Amino acid sequence: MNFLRPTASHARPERLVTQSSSIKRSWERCADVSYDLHTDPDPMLLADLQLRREQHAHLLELAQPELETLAGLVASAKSVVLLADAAGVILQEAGSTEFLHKAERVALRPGVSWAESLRGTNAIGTALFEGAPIRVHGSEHFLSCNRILSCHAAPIRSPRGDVIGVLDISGDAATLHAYALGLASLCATQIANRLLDYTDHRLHRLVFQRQTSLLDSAERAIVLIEHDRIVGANEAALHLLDTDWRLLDSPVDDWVDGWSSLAGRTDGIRTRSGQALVGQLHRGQESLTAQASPQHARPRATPLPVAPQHIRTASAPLPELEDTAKQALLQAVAAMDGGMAVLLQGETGAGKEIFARHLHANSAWHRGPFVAINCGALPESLIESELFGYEGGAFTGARREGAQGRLREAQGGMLFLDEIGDMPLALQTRLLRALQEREVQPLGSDKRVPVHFGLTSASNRDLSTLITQGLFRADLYYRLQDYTITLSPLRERPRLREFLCAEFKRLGGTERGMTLSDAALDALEAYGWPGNYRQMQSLLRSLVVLQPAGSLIRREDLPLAQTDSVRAPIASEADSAMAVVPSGDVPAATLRDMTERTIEQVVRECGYNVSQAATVLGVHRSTLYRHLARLKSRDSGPG
Ligand SMILES: Nc1ncnc2c1ncn2[C@@H]1O[C@H](COP(=O)(O)OP(=O)(O)OP(=O)(O)O)[C@@H](O)[C@H]1O
Repeated sequence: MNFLRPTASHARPERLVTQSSSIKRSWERCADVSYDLHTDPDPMLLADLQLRREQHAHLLELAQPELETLAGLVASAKSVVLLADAAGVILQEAGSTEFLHKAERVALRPGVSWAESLRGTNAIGTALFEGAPIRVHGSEHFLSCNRILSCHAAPIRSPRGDVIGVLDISGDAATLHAYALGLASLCATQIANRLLDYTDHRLHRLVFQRQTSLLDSAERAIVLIEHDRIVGANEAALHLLDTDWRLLDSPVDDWVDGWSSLAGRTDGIRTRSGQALVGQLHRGQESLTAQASPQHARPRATPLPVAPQHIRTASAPLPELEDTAKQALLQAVAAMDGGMAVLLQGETGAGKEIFARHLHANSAWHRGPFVAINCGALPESLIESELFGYEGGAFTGARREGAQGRLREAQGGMLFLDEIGDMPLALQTRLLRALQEREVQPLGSDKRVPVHFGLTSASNRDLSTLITQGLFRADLYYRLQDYTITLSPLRERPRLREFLCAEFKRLGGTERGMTLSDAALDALEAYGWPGNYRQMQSLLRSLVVLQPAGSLIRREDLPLAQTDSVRAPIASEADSAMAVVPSGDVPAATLRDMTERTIEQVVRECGYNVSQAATVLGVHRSTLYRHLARLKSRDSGPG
């Protein structure tokens, strides 16, 4: 017997596996490997769990509404809700504090894998193996230590049909949790639907059902369409179209008639088998009718008469800006709507992208897409085609139908050029031409296509220093920085202690009955936070996830490496009470110096262990490697 999972991608979606037969099959699989099963597994290292959580950040983010709602519901039934990845590793838990203690005794906690091959028959592992919802109650668990549990798990599928995670509700086996399996299945469906809803804005989304009233329900069928082909779906769509995952990549016309004329309306469509349904066609996250470009909207030249507390929030929840940042946002919105390009400066993790997203949501460009390009992460060989697009067959490996490129995708919305200081010099010339002429010329084409979007760029490197070093074009710099905002680092945030407490609560600390001791809070408040908001969230999340439920967190529990020296030296003379400083007040050359000094210090303190240093800094390992490579080339450079 082996644990090779049946290939789910072509399997017919099974709404519920026959309970007893799947438990029986699982026991047969486990009997052959019982000597390999782990009765008392150790959770993985904090750094490894953090990395996994980063890898699954999108799933975690989209699952939050269900996790939060379920946490409240199941806590009253003395149960917990868990989200695990496709390998069965628990990424997040919430719910009854009392039961969390009990669950931890059998290693039902973040950082532990509940794959069937490691923990025997159990709801998470067996649901993953079978690709279907399952309840495993008390003695149905293969390992006797787990028989105190009653668990209900439902797999979460990607738009391509792969199982990418599992949602589980677990409680005490002494109680029967009659609705738990239905609840877990419903929430797993909602998360899968949200993955389809928050899709690439280039795709179309056809939503359909038997009745109009069901188009907003969890039962709605969804297919994603790219160039008239189906590139994603949910199980409700497979069910209504009476097919399986083989429908992927086939033409939509093979399945439904009348879909392409829906644009923005709710109207009738007909399936291949003649069934009459109602459908809606959306583009990306918004309906087609709402996609009107603001290019004809009259730009405002004066600041918006809006009080900071009335600032609109974007459709996806964004972290709230600090008060002075809200003031700066109003100015930035006015500048952007007046046709100016906005440049954001600030240390790594200081919230430049979040600020840019607020700017998009509050500017005249909010109806169009927000297109973010990380100029530092694109391979040099691809950056040109990625930005400007290409004609079909322009180069070896090019898609037959060509690609429109990211600048054209931003049409009518906002283009966010992140880490602009890392853009290769040769490409800066082409970018400048496109920005000045407001036209792009795809690779392999002699056509020029007009583009119209709001422009924001960001860098934690000082662009004026790069200019003096010959690494950045002065003319591009002046094109990007009509209006510059420098975001202050987290350590300068007013009322930092209260903010840290609120974040700890928001991230689930209070829900798990945990408290930060005064000494721990003193240390957190005095810490330098070189990785800013990103590092703060990563650290607080790891405390919430890895410290026992109900615990009082002491100073020694904080994973602050040996950075007791805390607060990094603040090189600027700027008023530290200012969260946002207008351009020119901070000698921006210090931003990069500070980042580099901090990286060197943390890497040294972590004994040159890059994984550990990345965790302390709250950045991905690859980001840290990139910074280290830059430091190395600086040190070995001329002079
Ligand atoms: N005001 C805020 N409150 C809470 N969290 C925030 C805030 N601003 C940013 N964050 C969080 O910090 C993390 C980093 O934010 P963001 O990506 O905007 O930083 P950045 O300055 O663009 O970083 P980098 O320079 O490394 O690209 C994100 O997880 C974001 O949600």
